[in-house]
Amino acid sequence: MKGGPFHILVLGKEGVGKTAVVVRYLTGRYLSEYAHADENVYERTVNVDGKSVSIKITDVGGKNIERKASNKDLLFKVDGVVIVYSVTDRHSFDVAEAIVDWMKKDQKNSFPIPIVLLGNKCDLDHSRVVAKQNAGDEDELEWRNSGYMISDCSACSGSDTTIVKVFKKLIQKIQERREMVSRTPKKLSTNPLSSPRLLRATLRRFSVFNRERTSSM
Ligand SMILES: Nc1nc2c(ncn2[C@@H]2O[C@H](COP(=O)(O)OP(=O)(O)OP(=O)(O)O)[C@@H](O)[C@H]2O)c(=O)[nH]1
Repeated sequence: MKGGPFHILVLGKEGVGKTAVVVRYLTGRYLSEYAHADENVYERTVNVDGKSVSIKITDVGGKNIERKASNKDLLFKVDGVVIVYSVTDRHSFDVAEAIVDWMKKDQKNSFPIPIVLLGNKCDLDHSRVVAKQNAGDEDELEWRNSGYMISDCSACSGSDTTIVKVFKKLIQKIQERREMVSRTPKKLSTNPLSSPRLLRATLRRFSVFNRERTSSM
């Protein structure tokens, strides 16, 4: 298992607010417009449970998300993933759900990479088309079986506590996972996404993105 900063990948359909979420987490601020970069990388030291933790967040632009989300290089060495959708865009949820599905399915080892599914723009309640998840109450933010968590949030509403709590929980989970992996004999494969077979399967799955999907979550 690699050392170094905890690498968190942020993925999701174009315009769902990935950059807004990350900027809100790191700075506490919300700007209404963000430059559309193919990739933004932020390296910071954050305080979690009284300890300084180095993190690296890669915020991947949502254009061509099907291709990017199946990019082996991008997914190969991450410690945690945040998949953002907009509660006002059903297709963005379908895309997010498809990414979660294949990641969970392909993680056959005992140390799955933690994944957070984040429903952004919950301030736009009148335009909501995806069912409500918990509002970020700390007690409700729980890891479900196979290591994923789902929450609504808003990058622009008054309080940024949900986003901060979600990232905190993710960092704690990454920390736990690294500790468990470091205590495990090396012969166990801990990288879930290394097989070309998985990559091919992934690419096939992404070809269904534009079809209507039935929620299974
Ligand atoms: N109402 C509302 N608007 C938001 C929120 N988060 C982001 N937006 C708006 O949504 C638009 C897209 O936000 P971005 O952060 O650029 O989205 P992105 O997912 O990074 O977009 P790409 O980089 O193109 O993939 C911007 O106009 C934001 O101001 C939110 O929580 N609520």
